[in-house]
Amino acid sequence: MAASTITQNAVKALLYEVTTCPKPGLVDPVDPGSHKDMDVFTFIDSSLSLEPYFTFCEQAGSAFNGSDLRELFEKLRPRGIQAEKEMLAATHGINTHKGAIFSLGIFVGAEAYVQKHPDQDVFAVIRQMCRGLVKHDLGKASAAPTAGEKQYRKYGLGGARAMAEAGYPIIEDVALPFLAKSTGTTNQRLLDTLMKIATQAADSTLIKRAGSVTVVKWAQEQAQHFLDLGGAKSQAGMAFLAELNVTFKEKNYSLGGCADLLISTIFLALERGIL
Ligand SMILES: CC(C)(COP(=O)(O)OP(=O)(O)OC[C@H]1O[C@@H](n2cnc3c(N)ncnc32)[C@H](O[C@H]2O[C@H](COP(=O)(O)OP(=O)(O)OP(=O)(O)O)[C@@H](O)[C@H]2O)[C@@H]1O)[C@@H](O)C(=O)NCCC(=O)NCCS
Ligand SMILES: Nc1ncnc2[nH]cnc12
Repeated sequence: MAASTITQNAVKALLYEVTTCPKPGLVDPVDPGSHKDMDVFTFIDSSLSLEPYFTFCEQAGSAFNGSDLRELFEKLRPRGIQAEKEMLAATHGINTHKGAIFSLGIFVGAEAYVQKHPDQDVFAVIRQMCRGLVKHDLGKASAAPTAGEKQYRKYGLGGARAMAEAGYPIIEDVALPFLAKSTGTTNQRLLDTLMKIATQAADSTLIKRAGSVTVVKWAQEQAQHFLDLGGAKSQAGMAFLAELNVTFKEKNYSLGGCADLLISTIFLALERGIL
């Protein structure tokens, strides 16, 4: 049976993101960036493997009629853990979309819920779905801490979870309005939006790879400089971006978290006819 529009837009968002180029340090059709273990084909395989997961999230969101939206998130979580396994099977063990399984799964479920409850706002629904998530997940030390957990202990940064619990203000207040006003080709619009996100996000992937939280301010300044030069529609901007990509690859830096935030921004833009 053909996937519905919401699920189609989720898979399309994954493919639009990986196709956007040239992204500093990230995988695109011409350069795997700082990800020696993957390429654009790994991302295509990963994206298609996640369609059944997004169908699940959409059906769960559409059918949910409880009063506590945390129960909707708790329905999605076990299926999200299974989706990670399905992704790893499709990519032969490479982590392409772990963060996107988390963030885009939440957006798909919330968007399907809002279609049945049009008086509600998708960002407010996500805040209700993810209320208390950081404390629930990170409040107690675990035996095998992940990158996100280590950063919470060391810097008090909640990473992807904190973004979800806040209802993704970086998407609601910054990325989506920016994309809606952007001009140029789709590639130029998405490249500028990725860099706009990078001016604000605290990307746990970048911190993990740099081994220090001070990299965040440096990366935010580089992204702002790109936009100040004129962004993707300017020769100066694109020349700067080419140099930044060389620096990112030399240092093994990656904006994996910003890429995930762009994916969810693209999903909403597709849902709202902005793209
Ligand atoms: C809740 C989880 C996300 C917990 O995962 P973790 O404890 O690891 O939390 P974080 O590190 O905070 O985030 C995990 C991924 O989220 C992306 N991310 C990072 N910062 C942000 C941010 N500020 N906002 C949003 N998203 C963010 C990022 O994912 C991308 O980067 C990965 C690729 O980078 P790379 O360095 O290559 O990663 P590795 O392969 O691991 O390292 P190398 O070996 O290559 O060096 C890729 O994942 C991108 O997607 C962070 O990595 C979640 O995983 C969890 O608990 N899941 C369970 C199921 C679930 O909750 N499902 C939700 C259903 S609705
Ligand atoms: N294009 C990309 N390259 C590397 N990591 C990513 N995570 C999500 N999209 C990505």
